Amino acid sequence: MKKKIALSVNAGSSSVKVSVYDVEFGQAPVQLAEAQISGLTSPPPTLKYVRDGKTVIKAKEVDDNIEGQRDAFSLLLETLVEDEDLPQIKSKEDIGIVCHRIVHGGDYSKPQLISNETYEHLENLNDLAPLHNANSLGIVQLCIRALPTANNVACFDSQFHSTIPEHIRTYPINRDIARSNKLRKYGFHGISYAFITRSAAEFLGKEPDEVNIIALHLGSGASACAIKNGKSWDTSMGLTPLAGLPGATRSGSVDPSLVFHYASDVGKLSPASTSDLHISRAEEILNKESGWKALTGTTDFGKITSSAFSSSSSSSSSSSDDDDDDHEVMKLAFDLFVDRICGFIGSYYVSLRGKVDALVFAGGIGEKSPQLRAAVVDQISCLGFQIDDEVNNKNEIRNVVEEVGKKGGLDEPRVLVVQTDEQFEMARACAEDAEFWSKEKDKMMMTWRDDK
Ligand SMILES: Nc1ncnc2c1ncn2[C@@H]1O[C@H](COP(=O)(O)OP(=O)(O)O)[C@@H](O)[C@H]1O
Ligand SMILES: CC(=O)OP(=O)(O)O
Ligand SMILES: [Mg+2]
Repeated sequence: MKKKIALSVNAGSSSVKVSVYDVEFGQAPVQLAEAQISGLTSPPPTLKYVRDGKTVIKAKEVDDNIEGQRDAFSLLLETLVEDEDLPQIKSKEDIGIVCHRIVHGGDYSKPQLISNETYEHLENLNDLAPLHNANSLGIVQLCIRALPTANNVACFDSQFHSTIPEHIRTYPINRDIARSNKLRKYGFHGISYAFITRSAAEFLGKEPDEVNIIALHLGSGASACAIKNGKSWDTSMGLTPLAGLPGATRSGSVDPSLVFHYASDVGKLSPASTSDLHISRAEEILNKESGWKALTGTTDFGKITSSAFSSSSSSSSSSSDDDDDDHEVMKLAFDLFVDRICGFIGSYYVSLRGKVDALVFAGGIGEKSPQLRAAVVDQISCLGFQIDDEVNNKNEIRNVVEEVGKKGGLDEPRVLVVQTDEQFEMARACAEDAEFWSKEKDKMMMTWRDDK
């Protein structure tokens, strides 16, 4: 069967990552390049570009015209098409498939070729993932216009969690309303959890359906997942990606009544609503004006960690009151995150009846913060997890999976870091599905909509 050049587009809440692959039906995708813009919630955003495994641009600040995920994607596409040393994409017509990460996929249990019908269905889910879905659909629209020869495929964060049992995914509310309004736990970061499950299983020398894992995807959005026999059993995000752990601008779980005591008129539509996204003030406060940003003034957890661990606190006579305040609040944020993460680990450990092969750290924070990993594992040492300080403190995690825990007895759970790769996972799913290779594009493809 034919080969195609595929782009995998991962629009996160603070970044857009695009990887380019050579894909052949039924084969593992081969990565040619990866470009990303991060720091969208802590400007200036920065561009990183890697081709053939070599860093071409390390961290270039890009100007303020990048207003969001769609602008970031345009710049990334331009970077790829204009790179003369990437001969596989001489022009936009060389791109055959674009895989899009769509966070909320509702009831979809497999990736979908994007037709008018799928697009409209997904548009109806925009309000259930206010930091993600409308941005991703904006990128889909842009691809339809800019890449007329490509098939667009939607891959869903929620898909991996379709195995969560009913007693876990059900909210204790009126059943008729729950059914008619489709109010249940969906769960997100599932593309990442699928990658983590396969990679961790391979590392542990087991089949994916033999492993029990507690996985933590800790990035701008953070979640935990209990994986039983290779399938999602429970996860911390819910109907929307707001529930569970706090994030860069998200509160995570709070008392549902809190928002009514936070401000008046929280039920009204926010002035920031658009034709694509209807968001109440309450949702805006909890999704965009909370989390690390509200608590500390920064969305960068790297900054929070270094300040929390700096010694510029009370012991130093030269430190200013401001430094002390900064240190205090950063330490509060760090300790709060550790507390919430350990709460989920304890709960999932019991839910998995103590049969846990490994705890996995992933996502920007999970992969880059040895301090956070050490603090979490220290707090759960009563469950048999132990960190190996020497390996954990190494400057950089280089392999896809690295063990940062002490190898104890046969029954002792392991501690791993997985460099998750949502773009690869999406390209892999597309390469395996004959539908995306055989359908006639003209029949399926939706048309550009002038209202976008
Ligand atoms: N050295 C570091 N230590 C702790 N956290 C870090 C470090 N570097 C980056 N991060 C965090 O990782 C986050 C980005 O994670 P990532 O998973 O790439 O984001 P996204 O959720 O947009 O996909 C940043 O917001 C930052 O807080
Ligand atoms: C679902 C989610 O929160 O994703 P991200 O962490 O990429 O923003
Ligand atoms: Mg992400």
